[in-house]
Amino acid sequence: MSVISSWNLTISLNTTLSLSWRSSLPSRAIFPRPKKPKTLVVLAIALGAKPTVLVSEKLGDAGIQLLKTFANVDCSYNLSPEELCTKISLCDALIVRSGTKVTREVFESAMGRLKVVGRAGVGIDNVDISAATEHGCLVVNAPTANTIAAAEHGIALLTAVSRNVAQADASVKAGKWERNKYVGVSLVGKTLAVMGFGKVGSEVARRAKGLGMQVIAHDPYAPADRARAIGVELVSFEEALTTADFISLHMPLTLATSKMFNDEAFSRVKKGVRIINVARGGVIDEEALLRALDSGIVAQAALDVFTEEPPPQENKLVRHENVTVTPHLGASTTEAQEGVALEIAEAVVGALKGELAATAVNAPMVPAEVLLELSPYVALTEKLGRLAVQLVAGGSGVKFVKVTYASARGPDDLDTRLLRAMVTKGLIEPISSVFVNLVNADFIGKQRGLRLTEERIVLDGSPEKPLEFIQVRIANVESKFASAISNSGEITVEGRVKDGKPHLTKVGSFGVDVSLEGSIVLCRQSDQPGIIGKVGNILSEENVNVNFMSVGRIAPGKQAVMTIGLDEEPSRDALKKIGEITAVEEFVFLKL
Ligand SMILES: NC(=O)c1ccc[n+]([C@@H]2O[C@H](COP(=O)([O-])OP(=O)(O)OC[C@H]3O[C@@H](n4cnc5c(N)ncnc54)[C@H](O)[C@@H]3O)[C@@H](O)[C@H]2O)c1
Ligand SMILES: O=C(O)[C@H](O)COP(=O)(O)O
Repeated sequence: MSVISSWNLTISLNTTLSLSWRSSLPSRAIFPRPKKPKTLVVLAIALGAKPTVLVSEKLGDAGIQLLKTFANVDCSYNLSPEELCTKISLCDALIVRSGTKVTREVFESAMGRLKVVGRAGVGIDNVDISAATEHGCLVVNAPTANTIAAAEHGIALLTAVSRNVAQADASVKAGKWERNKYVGVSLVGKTLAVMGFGKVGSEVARRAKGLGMQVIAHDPYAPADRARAIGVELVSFEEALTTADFISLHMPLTLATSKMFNDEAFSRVKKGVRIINVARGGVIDEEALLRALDSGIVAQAALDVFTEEPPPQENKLVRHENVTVTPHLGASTTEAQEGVALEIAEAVVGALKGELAATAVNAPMVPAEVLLELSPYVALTEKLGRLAVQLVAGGSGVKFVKVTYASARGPDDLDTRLLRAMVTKGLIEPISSVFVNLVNADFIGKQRGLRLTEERIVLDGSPEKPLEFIQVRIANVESKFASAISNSGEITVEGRVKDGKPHLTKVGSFGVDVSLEGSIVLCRQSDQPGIIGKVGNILSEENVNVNFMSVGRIAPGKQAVMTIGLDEEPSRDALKKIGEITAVEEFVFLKL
């Protein structure tokens, strides 16, 4: 590990000058963290107001009951896109399954009120994630409760196609008895290619092995040891196509997987292959599949999912003799639906309370114990961002921001995503009307041309605290308070957490010490007796309570920076009077 060192100039309240050398230590062991989970209010709704949750598709009763303990629940199924857009501006959360398209228009129509979209299931391809992120809306899903149901449905379709169950059933019901027509194929000893070796894919593989099949899998992101553990070989797309007798699809619908099974892919499969799709309709080019079925390249297909759902009446695949279809039933077992409903209700309620969800799709998942430990630093970083940006002179534009984290912990033992988001929030919110949270911070920062870089200083000292101090610097700008520009030419503010509260400890090159609450007056004056009294008198005449005051100076009799923490906001008149004190060279009023 590299050793980073820095000189730190500290001028304390009683104006003694101290110069300390900080040096780094190699990474320390991970220290015990507080156990109690803590909530972090990043998305929380206004205190006291009962949130409204719109449930737009059938959800298991256990989930509805749980939602009702916390929110007003509006179960409105079969809404048209227009009706959904109209309703959404009155809702704090929306719960959907795969049948509701949560488009950009939905987020725009919400006008900032929608805080969470809960997908009661796995696939989030029906939710416009970019639009959600841009609107600061958290998306959570329920990724585990329907895995087994989907895997079982995959196996049901696999066995059904191998023995023509659906076709034979229809034939018997039509009064026929066609025993020769519906001779099937055996599964034992056949090769099954599982495409997408995630939760569902691996459960399908496990079950297929139990049926005596040879199972291979294609998944560019799956760990080989997980596959090996259940006796499955990971292979290339090409090998999967060319060796499989059966192909079962279990990947998400993404830009990369869209129409992955197209004419080209079908030209390379073994003649007579059978395909099962319980993933998403869009991973197959449906026209190409029809051609492959008609030419006999694909002997049979079993489809639970379609590009358009429900598929149009005239859909030729649905009507094809060699295709078995179900209406997106993969997750539809009583057990899975109750599980999914509870899983999503818990995630949505948690998110509305301000907790970070373990199943967040568009935000970092920060474990509860890390949140608890970081929470005072979250407040500190936001306030440092707010202070720094208010020190920028009008018209300068904020672009280059550096955040320095000084800690005795090793870099791998400090997750700064949350802190970075809060600096961004502090920098942007005072100068705009946008709402910044953990979900959209990086996006909004980028959109506004903010180039935020992070730096670690590894300190000698106790690693029990996650951070010793945090510094926020803005480069290439003028300041309305010249003393805020440090020797390196950047607006610099530095703070630390003392007794669980955020404190400002440095402005420019001046050491200060003020609790970051209420608002602040920063004042540079020539160091002489009586100034503190004069400023104090002006504020007390206005009944403005001073909660903290600190003076840092370069040397006795030279310049000093006075930092005054205020409970109330002083009038313009009082601020003007402070500026008129002869020894005061510059001052600035900052809101936290
Ligand atoms: N029909 C249903 O009712 C139903 C029910 C549950 C899940 N699903 C669908 O099944 C799919 C899998 O769900 P899951 O819970 O197993 O998800 P998962 O995220 O656990 O697994 C998906 C796997 O696909 C892999 N993958 C990604 N891109 C790939 C590519 N280009 N080629 C091959 N593999 C790729 C990923 O690495 C991952 O391992 C999803 O599309 C989901 O929406 C459908
Ligand atoms: O992705 C999923 O979880 C499944 O496709 C289930 O979708 P559903 O909730 O609409 O049944």
